[in-house]
Amino acid sequence: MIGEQQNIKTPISGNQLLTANNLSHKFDYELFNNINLSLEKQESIAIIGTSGSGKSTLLNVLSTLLKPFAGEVLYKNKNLYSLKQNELLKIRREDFGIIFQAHYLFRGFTASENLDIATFLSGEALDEKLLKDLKIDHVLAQGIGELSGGQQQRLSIARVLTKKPRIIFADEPTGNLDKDTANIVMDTLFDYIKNNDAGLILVTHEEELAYRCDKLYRLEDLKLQELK
Ligand SMILES: Nc1ncnc2c1ncn2[C@@H]1O[C@H](COP(=O)(O)OP(=O)(O)OP(=O)(O)O)[C@@H](O)[C@H]1O
Repeated sequence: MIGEQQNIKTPISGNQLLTANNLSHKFDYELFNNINLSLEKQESIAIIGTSGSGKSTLLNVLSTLLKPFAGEVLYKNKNLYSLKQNELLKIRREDFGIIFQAHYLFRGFTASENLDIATFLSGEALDEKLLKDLKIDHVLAQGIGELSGGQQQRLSIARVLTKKPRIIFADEPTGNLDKDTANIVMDTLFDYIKNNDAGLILVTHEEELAYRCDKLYRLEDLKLQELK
């Protein structure tokens, strides 16, 4: 294993993890207008909606990746988009865990080496139970190219959780998985947020999985309609 560095996270007081106020964004057409959202510790929120409604764009805005046309995203009482670029990057790297559908694993390395990179950068230890829960503990010696699409997806989720994020932003994290495996991934994410006082914001097309979250919204007509 690569040497470890210490990365001590300051605790967040209170229950509030993330607050979005009056967010609006558009590209060629308006996607959302004046929407509000708040995420607490141990809470999971799912966002569904038709293709092109703006779900991924909203997740990008919430997770430091895209400055909204209007509105603010508060984390630790500061608007992310009024921070200096290096402060924003620090939050993205240390506190936020972003899971994309297209997983960005380092090809040419083994599964284990990909996890080593995450432990090295975060200073966090590898969680063997997490790998067992995700049923990838037996593929660690294999190269990325030798893993199935679903195994690669679960490895990329393990890599994100290994850095112990405060908030997980997941865009279709179960897109390549069969129903049972998708539920295993959801169980793992729910366990993680309960055990780490973290939060989860999930974008998905799979309504059954979305209903497993504490709160559920549909992005429709430029607003978040509350379904649960
Ligand atoms: N960087 C960008 N530049 C220009 N247009 C963009 C950009 N990103 C997204 N869009 C457009 O914004 C609209 C919403 O895209 P977005 O990916 O947020 O939708 P979505 O609800 O996540 O869709 P899907 O369910 O198909 O993934 C689409 O018309 C898309 O082409």
